[in-house]
Amino acid sequence: MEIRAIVTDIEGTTSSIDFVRDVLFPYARKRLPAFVETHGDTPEVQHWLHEAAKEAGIIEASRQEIIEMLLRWIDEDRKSTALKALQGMIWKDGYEAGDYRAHVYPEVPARLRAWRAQGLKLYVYSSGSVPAQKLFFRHSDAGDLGPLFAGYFDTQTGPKREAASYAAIAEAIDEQPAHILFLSDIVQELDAARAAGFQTGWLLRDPAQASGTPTHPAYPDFDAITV
Ligand SMILES: CSCCC(=O)C(=O)COP(=O)(O)O
Ligand SMILES: [Mg+2]
Repeated sequence: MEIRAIVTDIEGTTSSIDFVRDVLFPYARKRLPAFVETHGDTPEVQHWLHEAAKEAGIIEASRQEIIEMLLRWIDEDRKSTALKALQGMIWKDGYEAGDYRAHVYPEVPARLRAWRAQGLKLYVYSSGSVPAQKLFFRHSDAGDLGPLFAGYFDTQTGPKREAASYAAIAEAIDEQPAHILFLSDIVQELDAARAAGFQTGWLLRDPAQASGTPTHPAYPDFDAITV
């Protein structure tokens, strides 16, 4: 079946898990308390603090209690939409100050450009917030990759392990699921995408991850994917 669009995950797929865990998460963790104290009264931050409390089922909590809960969520790598929105706001400063650049695997930029040249439309679907995704690719260690993407999706579209999220993405990009290839390192995400009718590609960047027969077409890197 012809592929017309590719939707890619970030962490573990275009980019290393280590960069997210060892650079981005600690950066946000260190700055979150001061960020909330300084910006906690702005409507956007207030909205996401309220959403985080709602997600935790908390009716009344001090700002300090919310901060402590968010720090725990960072440690747990909780894929909370509210936490991801706040993390994205904190990471903006780091990118703009040049404290880090986002990691992308070496073959990814050229392969994305080749797919664009073939006429494919490229999209991102990550647990990171859409503003965080845009910053990530704008400030990558291979330069500004933002112009390669036609759109971005995060968990405001829905959880990554639910088929309905992929159906919503297909509708938003006006493409039939069978013509969309979803790339991820997480089998449960690929299962959900396949249940929605997408084609799937499993990035197995660490061969040690593989055990038994892969349940999705598996690739060690983007260059191995033929579209
Ligand atoms: C937008 S980069 C930050 C990555 C992040 O916070 C995250 O949770 C990555 O999850 P993914 O869905 O890309 O595996
Ligand atoms: Mg991933």
